[in-house]
Amino acid sequence: MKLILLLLRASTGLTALATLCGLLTGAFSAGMVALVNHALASRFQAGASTVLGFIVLGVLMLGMRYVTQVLINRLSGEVLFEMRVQLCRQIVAVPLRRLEEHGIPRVLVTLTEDLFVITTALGLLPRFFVQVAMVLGCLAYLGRLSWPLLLGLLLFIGVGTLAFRLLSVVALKNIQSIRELQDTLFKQLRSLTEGIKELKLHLERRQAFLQEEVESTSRLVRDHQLRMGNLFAASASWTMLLFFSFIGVLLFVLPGQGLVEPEVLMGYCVATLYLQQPLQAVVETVPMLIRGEHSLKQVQALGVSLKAAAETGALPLAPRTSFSRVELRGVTHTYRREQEDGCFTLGPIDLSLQPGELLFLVGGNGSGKTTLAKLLTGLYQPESGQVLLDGEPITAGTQELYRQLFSAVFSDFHLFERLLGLCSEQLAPQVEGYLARLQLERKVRVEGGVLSTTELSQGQRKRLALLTAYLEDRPIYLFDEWAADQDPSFKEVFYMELLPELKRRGKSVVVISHDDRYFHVADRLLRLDSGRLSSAPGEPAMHQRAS
Ligand SMILES: Nc1ncnc2c1ncn2[C@@H]1O[C@H](COP(=O)(O)OP(=O)(O)OP(=O)(O)O)[C@@H](O)[C@H]1O
Repeated sequence: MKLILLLLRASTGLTALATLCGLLTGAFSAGMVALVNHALASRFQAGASTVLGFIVLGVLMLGMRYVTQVLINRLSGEVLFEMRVQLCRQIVAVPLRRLEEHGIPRVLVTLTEDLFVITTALGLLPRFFVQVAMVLGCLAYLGRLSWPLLLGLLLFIGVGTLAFRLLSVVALKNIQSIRELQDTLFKQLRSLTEGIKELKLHLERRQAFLQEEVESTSRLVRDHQLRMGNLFAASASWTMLLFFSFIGVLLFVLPGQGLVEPEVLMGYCVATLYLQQPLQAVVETVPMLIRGEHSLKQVQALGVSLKAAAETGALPLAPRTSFSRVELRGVTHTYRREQEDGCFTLGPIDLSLQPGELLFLVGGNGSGKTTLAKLLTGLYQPESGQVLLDGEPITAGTQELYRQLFSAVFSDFHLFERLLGLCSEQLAPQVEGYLARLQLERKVRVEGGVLSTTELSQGQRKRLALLTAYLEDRPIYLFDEWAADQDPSFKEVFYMELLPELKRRGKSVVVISHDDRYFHVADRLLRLDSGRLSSAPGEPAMHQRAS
């Protein structure tokens, strides 16, 4: 079982210890059955030694059971912690484009649903482990009482297990379907939260969304889950039916045959009835463990595919604080669409960037500006062509170092509530100054590196993103339609004060903009048209230095 292998990998020593404790629990359990049988056989005339044995065995059995569960709990907690952290590390290490292709909903299902199922399965494992040990202990005792009868019991259990296995295979197909549906459901739930305003404002859209999307997918998930639950319930009942048939044979068939001594038969009845509780618990736990195994496979598959795609370069010890020249030579990128004929190709792009330069990148919607920004900042790797830093081509090994040259605010930026990775104490005076310049001093405070609020207007949130970029103090700045949400007076501040000031500080600044009123501020203006770059002759204040 993969779940147990996972525990073994986490700590062979602890797993071995837990197994030993589990086996001892089983042995004490078997001893308890033997003792109960002995007490019954003596027709309630048991001596003091039997009473003492009962107390000692009871304490040992419960104590060992507790230790086994504590050990497995500890192991499974450790495994889950490692899995979560590792998966998050792998996600961050994967090239952005690969992650976009993989599909964010799929990653989310794995990070939430699958990890939840594994947590539940691992949580059941200690109990499962102890119950299995008790079953084994009881079987060993039954074997000591009568081997032929044990073989009979095993035959019954074997037939039950076989049927259980067959039904499980069918149930597993349902699990796979449920997973695929859950990917879809996640997409729809994202639309629900992100599109709540559009849904509230339009009754027909809301009804269509709820009925045709959420309800229909949820119904399919419900039906598959119901089918799976019923299959598992049927297989568990079938196993228990066989078990009770065996008890029926013991009680009503064998006594008349004279094949087995009455004491043995009575011992068997008591032990088999005792066995029923752990056996039932095992049978009921198995479906959840199967689901856990399936989810674990998904997590591992995602982990493997992410690992295979992960960037391999070593992490730089310290980011570079300066550069002489960044160049893109013949760089291209293509978005391939599986379901559509068309695909979008950017490039080949030739472009260079120097310190203290203010470059505007302009062009119509969908012309490729953001894609070029992602290539320039090292978020996408070029399909062909090269990116060079100070004449040296960027390789997989230097990609991470290269990216640390940039501070960027993309149009779909994310605002973290803490100034992560920035030494907040030393920066406190600067933060206050920047907040005042960004006209946010009365809205936001930063205490201990935490923003007092991010519940702001979109324009104000963008100013906070700009604050973070200022604090990063990298040699190259990139703003993707940053000013689009700013009021006219702050647009003026941005283009006429903030950008020239960054330039004066020797920063290289790339601005993606549609604000043609301010194009004259640029040292260089490059225009993208259907993925092709051209310097824009005739644009105001353009310096003829295309690359
Ligand atoms: N993640 C993606 N997957 C597939 N195709 C994409 C993706 N992102 C962008 N595209 C395609 O690439 C083209 C260029 O997109 P890009 O975002 O670079 O344009 P843009 O110039 O920044 O547009 P806008 O001014 O509207 O922001 C678009 O036509 C779009 O169809």
